[in-house]
Amino acid sequence: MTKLSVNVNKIATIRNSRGGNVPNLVKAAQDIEEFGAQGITIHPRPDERHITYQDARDLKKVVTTEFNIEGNPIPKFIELVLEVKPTQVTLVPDGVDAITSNEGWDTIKHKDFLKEVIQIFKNNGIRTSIFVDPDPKMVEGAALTGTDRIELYTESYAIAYENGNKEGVLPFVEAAKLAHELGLGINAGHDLSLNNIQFFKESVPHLLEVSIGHALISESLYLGLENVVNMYLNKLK
Ligand SMILES: CC(=O)[C@@H](O)[C@H](O)COP(=O)(O)O
Ligand SMILES: NCC(=O)COP(=O)(O)O
Repeated sequence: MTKLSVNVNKIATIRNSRGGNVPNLVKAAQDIEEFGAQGITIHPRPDERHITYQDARDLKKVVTTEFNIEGNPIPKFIELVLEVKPTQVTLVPDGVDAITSNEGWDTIKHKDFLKEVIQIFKNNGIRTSIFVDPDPKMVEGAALTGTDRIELYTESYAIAYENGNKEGVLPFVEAAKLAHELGLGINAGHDLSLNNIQFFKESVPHLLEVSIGHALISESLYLGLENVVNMYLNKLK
């Protein structure tokens, strides 16, 4: 079974567009867990355009499944994660003004930095994952950082699948096999959807967790959140 961690960034995006507390992010996360999701993911960005640092603190008090915080480990992010102590921190090398995450780590170039930061989190009992492209060199580099897991950056798969090219999954199959051989746990995320998730899950071995937000919240506009969470759970069995 692959765990579904629902990324609730987009719920915060809607809330922030009016400045009040509608929709209520904390209640939505609790409901998502009640509907069966096995985790909640947030990605607080430095400008707090969706998830705020306070949201991370508030969610920590109520999330009873796996709590995953993603972000670029700049000093204030590191401080936040050490304060909140989620189940997992996923390190993502995104630029301050990036619209969304758009690349994996260069685990060779940033090996020393990643090693240092990962050790800090692990010393505090927080599982670590690093966002990487499905490139064997980057997976090998990840293993040298001491991280517990990698998160495979799935945008290229999603685009290929949308274009009818199922071979777009092959680099992910190879990356997952290699990561497993190197003792790394395997997560995946970015642009996964009800359309493309089942083929990904059936093709990629050792997949422990997927984090899904943008498509899942969009699909919920038509189908309802409870329904959509359960549709994903069925595809991830
Ligand atoms: C790490 C990753 O893949 C991102 O998809 C992410 O966490 C989404 O962030 P945004 O909601 O800001 O696009
Ligand atoms: N780590 C990926 C994530 O949390 C959600 O990405 P997306 O589904 O919003 O593209």
